[in-house]
Amino acid sequence: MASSSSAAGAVAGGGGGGGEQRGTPSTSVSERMQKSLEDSVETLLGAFASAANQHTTSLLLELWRDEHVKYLKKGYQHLSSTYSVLDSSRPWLCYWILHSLAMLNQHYSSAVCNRSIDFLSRCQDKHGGYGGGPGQMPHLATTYAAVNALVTMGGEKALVSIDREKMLQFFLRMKQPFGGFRMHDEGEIDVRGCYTAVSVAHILDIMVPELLENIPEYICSCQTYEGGIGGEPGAEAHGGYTYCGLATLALMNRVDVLDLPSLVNWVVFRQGAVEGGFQGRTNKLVDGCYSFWQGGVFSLLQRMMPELISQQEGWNGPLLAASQGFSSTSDASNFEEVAGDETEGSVDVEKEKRTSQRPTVINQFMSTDDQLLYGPLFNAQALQGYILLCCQVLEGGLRDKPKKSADYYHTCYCLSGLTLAQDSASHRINAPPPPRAVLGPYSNLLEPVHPLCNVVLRRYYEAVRFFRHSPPVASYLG
Ligand SMILES: CC(C)=CCC/C(C)=C/CC/C(C)=C/COP(=O)(O)OP(=O)(O)O
Ligand SMILES: [Zn+2]
Repeated sequence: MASSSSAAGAVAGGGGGGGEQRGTPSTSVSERMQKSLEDSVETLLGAFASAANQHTTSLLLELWRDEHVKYLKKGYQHLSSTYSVLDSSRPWLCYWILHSLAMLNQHYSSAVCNRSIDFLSRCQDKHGGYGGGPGQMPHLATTYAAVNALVTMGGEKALVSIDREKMLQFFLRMKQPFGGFRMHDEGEIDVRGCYTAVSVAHILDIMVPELLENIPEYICSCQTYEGGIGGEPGAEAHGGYTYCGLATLALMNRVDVLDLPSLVNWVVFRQGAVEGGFQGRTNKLVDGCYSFWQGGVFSLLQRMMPELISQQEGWNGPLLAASQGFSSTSDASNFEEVAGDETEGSVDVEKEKRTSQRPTVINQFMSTDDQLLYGPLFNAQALQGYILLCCQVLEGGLRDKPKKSADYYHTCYCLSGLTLAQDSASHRINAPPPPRAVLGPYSNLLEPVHPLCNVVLRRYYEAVRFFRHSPPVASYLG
């Protein structure tokens, strides 16, 4: 079985560092822009077509579902005996595999669910949170993975197995007064901590104010001169941390603290003009897993266009969101109301008012009726081309790039990026995208995922509804 990647380790454990550099010196912005992204799939296809006939070319654009399902199911059967190297990341393996199967619309037997729920329950610490295996100390990353795996399986047994009261206590123990979170007792503090805690707290409905205090300021201090977000203040901007930072702020409706135009400027140049895939940081190679980390950033930005436009053009600029309508009537009127108030009072009071009255970004992700009024800011076809042509492994599973082997981390995040790219041209959340938005046969279409939490949409709604109707946790009341 293929071994796991170093990036997978970085997600679960420490930070980046090292890695591969591009073989060629970086080209100037204008040179890179000359090559239209629209051409890149054509280029890749052209290369394949010259060595293969038409039939082979269309096969290459097909998602090899059966092979991927076989690969994933085999991995799940051997979960307890293989991957000793990932012994402290076993909830991650559960999540990567179950989530990948869910995106491929595969249903698991009740035996698989029961076994998984029992296993994850054994990873749950008596003081809250989940460790990497039974008896291991709780860690925010494995907690996120365990909760997402349970949400993905769905059903009452999976959801009630999560101890929300203890979870909140664990989160508050990891919380630092300046806004960051330790990943575990005495562990490192970085933006992953904010995201994993807030994403889980959002789903479980335990977003208490003391948990959220100073998070926006902390994440803001991690935005770099390039525009992306680094793991901690002073660290290099990176796709993984940018996703974590932006998603956290979106969950808190505080994306206003970021310089969004600068973030957009950084992320648009992370898509390889030739390859179509994304790199994680400047001058590095493209890698299939960033299809989700960077693709997810685009998916979030697509829902933040009113905030982006207001930052770009100033509040007096053309309010596209208001003039074109927003996701719901109340949001749109909110937006217009704020714009109309512009001349009143002092600047600070006004700024405060705008921030508090801004249309809530999280609403853009909550309702299945929400309309997506803006198209993607990246080339979604080119990204699909990279995933389908360069990341699929014939024997099943997806990978970082050609010549690498498949692993479950890359399978999960390539498929997560693929579904976001397919959905990026949808006009309504949870509505199937138009056929032209799906590269290759329409049967390539995957189940949609929630871009803030990365679980399949219908399970996200099920869990959110379930926990909204559960009694408030005691610490909430006190
Ligand atoms: C939910 C959660 C825990 C999310 C974590 C997201 C995250 C930080 C992903 C990126 C992982 C990482 C630091 C790869 C860098 O490895 P590298 O230096 O080998 O890669 P590079 O050359 O592509 O930068
Ligand atoms: Zn990777």
